[in-house]
Amino acid sequence: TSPQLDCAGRILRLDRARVMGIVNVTPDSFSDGGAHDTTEAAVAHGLKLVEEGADLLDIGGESTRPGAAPVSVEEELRRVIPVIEQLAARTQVPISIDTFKPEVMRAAVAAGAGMINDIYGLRQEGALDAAAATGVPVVLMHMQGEPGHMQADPHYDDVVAEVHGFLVQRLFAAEMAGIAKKNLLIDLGFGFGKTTAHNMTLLARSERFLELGVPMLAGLSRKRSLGELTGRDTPSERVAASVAAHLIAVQRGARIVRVHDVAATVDALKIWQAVEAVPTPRADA
Ligand SMILES: Cn1c(SCC(=O)Nc2ccccc2)nc2c(=O)[nH]c(N)nc21
Repeated sequence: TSPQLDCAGRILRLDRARVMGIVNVTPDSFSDGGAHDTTEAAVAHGLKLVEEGADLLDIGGESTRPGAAPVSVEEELRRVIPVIEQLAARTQVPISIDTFKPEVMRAAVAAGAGMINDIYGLRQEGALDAAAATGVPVVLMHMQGEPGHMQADPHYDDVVAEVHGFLVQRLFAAEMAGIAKKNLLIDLGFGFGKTTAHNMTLLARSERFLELGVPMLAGLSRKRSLGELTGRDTPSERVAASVAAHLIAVQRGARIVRVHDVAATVDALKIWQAVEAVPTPRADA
């Protein structure tokens, strides 16, 4: 049986790399920022990404940009629940909730989410129990420090060893809390307390993490490191770099890539899949 994730009844097959489309539900500073506009815009964007070929969506109500204002549980729920309800009703793909708050995890899954994506790796108070209670797959991501200051001066003696050790510990904690290993995924947390050099080292050595025995998710889309390497100061100018980075991540073991540019990424992975499909010549041939 090839690997798959049961996302509250929606099956995500991992026989090939899958594309997670990003849906940020943050009040649009251009429109009047009303709740209706925000929900409408987010739902429309999610539907567009599914049209472009997204295999699942990641719904986030709180930005992790350094300096971003914290969002209350109430506000985060107001933002994400209507979007999850509508997208779950109008598409067939699994819906992931990007949150580290236990209350949001529970409410999002009740509203139709089938995966939890936690940048804190379930380290917030109550998060392990909340995630275990939902029964859905969970992405455990590495982060050094906190979003507010993690990029000030990231330092590691050995970034691969330290990220690996962190993920081993979070996997253990999750299994001890009752989350089945088949419901666990890991993520190296590109850009979360890392310099560009750290990010490239982790990308280069991604295969080191496959021994953990769980699917790996990679998220490099439009990130600052790609801008530094290409001189593209605007995130929307980083599409080619993002596609390249995610193709490399998949070649080095990632099974899910978290992206803004779904259509471009889907096309790039089709080429990878075509090459992967070519049988290796028999040794005696
Ligand atoms: C919620 N979330 C984020 S938000 C940061 C972001 O996209 N920054 C960013 C986006 C665009 C431009 C510059 C920076 N990144 C990840 C990730 O790499 N993995 C997982 N699992 N979840 C994640």
